[in-house]
Amino acid sequence: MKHLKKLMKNNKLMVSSYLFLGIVLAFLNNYSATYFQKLIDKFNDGSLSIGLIAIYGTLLILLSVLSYVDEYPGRKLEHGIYLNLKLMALHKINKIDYLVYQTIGTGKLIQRIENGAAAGKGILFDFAFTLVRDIIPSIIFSMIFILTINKMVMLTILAGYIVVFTITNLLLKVLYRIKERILTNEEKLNHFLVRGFMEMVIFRLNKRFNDELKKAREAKDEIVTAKVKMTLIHEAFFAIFALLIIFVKIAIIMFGWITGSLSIGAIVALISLVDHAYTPIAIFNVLFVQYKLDKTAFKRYEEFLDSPDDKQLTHGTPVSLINGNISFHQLRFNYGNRTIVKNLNLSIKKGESVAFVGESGSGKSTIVKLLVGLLKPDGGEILVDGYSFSSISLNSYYDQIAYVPQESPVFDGTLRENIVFDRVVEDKKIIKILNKVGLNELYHKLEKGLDTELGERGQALSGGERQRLALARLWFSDAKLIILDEATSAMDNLTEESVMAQLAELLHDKTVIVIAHRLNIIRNFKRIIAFKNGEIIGQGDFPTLLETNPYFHELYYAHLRK
Ligand SMILES: Nc1ncnc2c1ncn2[C@@H]1O[C@H](COP(=O)(O)OP(=O)(O)OP(=O)(O)O)[C@@H](O)[C@H]1O
Repeated sequence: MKHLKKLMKNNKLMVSSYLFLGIVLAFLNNYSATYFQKLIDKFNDGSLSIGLIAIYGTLLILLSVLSYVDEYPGRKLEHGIYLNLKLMALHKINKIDYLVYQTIGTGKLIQRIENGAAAGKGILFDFAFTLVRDIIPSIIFSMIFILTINKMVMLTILAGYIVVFTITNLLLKVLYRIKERILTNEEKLNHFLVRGFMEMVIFRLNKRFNDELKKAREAKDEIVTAKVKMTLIHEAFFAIFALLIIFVKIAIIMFGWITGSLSIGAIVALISLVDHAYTPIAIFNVLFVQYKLDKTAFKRYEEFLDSPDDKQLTHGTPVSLINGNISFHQLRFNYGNRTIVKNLNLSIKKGESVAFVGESGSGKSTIVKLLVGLLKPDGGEILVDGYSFSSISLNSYYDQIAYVPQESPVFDGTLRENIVFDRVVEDKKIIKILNKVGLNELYHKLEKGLDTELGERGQALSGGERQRLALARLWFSDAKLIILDEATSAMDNLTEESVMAQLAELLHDKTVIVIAHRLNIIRNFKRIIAFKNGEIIGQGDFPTLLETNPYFHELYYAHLRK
């Protein structure tokens, strides 16, 4: 619950005014009922005065004015808590450990956040705040006022509370199980929805949509059945509760009639105060049941919020102006019990351009993910300009490097955002770079030019265009270390050659690591490093490797045969 406490702390003023207003309103509500008793009794014995009526009127006006004022902090907190909880999820993704991130399913996570934010709002706003500012004060004030009229009635009401609590706890046991089923199935349903939207082409062409719909329908049916069951149990509780109140009210009238110890005003006031005393308990019970169920949903969301962070992002020595000297010493990395990188020793000097080649799955991307700090080594170390990599703060390091990843290099935004993000850069400068990466023709065809939306993962572009766009970012970066993971793999040979020539000019004084499958584009690299099963099995320039290294020779000719 620490996340909810943090939210409260950040909204201290609003929370305290909301709680204070609630308590005042609870007092006035109960006080007006007792005051009403006075009026009736005075009316009966003929001692009613204009002054008393005026006070009662003022009380009622004050009540309605304060109820209106109360809406301001109320709505602000209600919506604020819910939406802030959603924002917390985005904040979490910014710092989450990369390995954990890789295991998260988007569909399930989105549903978990949705349920979690609603549950968190339920726990804080609907339950905790209502309890403190409304239910507890209402019960206390109404009990005090009932006590001033008749002690017996107060004791009967207290006994009624015990009955209500016992029933509630019995119901809760059943409701927990139902709620858990709803949550799991909601996540499952969303998983199928998001998967269907994102992977439309795969599923359509493989005719999988019927199966997907069947699985989603099963989840939906489970949700509907469970939700109906839950509502019916809730409603049954209300019915029992209404019966209890009727019983107490009849008992008060009988008690007054038989004993003759209550005035008419007292009976009217007691009946009204019974509502004041029991309504909060009815509300409390519903809220308590909901709170317990919300806790289940919020716990699932908290598990995500509390999943491991990459602490290195903000901790460690800040680095400024990286020169680009890199070395790996006995570096090791495993995915579970699979060793991917085996005792890697490698030095790359400032300003050097090296190419990583090797068969698919040989560990090239893993090594660069270690170098950008997404993955953490299981042994050995990386030195960057003499700094031990594990001791530097990644956020400062990210100001100094540029990394174009293999997967989805373009995001859902405009053409401009995909190149310069939120920085203000003159259009003509951006257009000049689009020209360099061969996107000028495309740009001129776009109706909205730089402000064209590219869709999720840049779907409005071809694979090669997406890669050229991602590379255009490099012209707006001061990074000294550049890492390109198959950044030109989707381009045709001619475009690739021309883009590589432009890049060579731009990056001539920087440290560059290029992962490539198409070996022609790295022909001019002075140093090519060949990987197999996470180990270096040869390095040198292109002609030397081709002549002396059978693995490289095989890679090259296999590639030519394609
Ligand atoms: N998240 C993961 N969990 C488990 N294993 C993984 C994960 N990511 C990658 N691997 C495995 O690690 C191995 C190395 O992957 P890596 O992406 O580094 O290879 P690569 O040489 O870059 O391949 P390619 O040229 O096909 O991109 C692969 O066998 C892959 O299956």
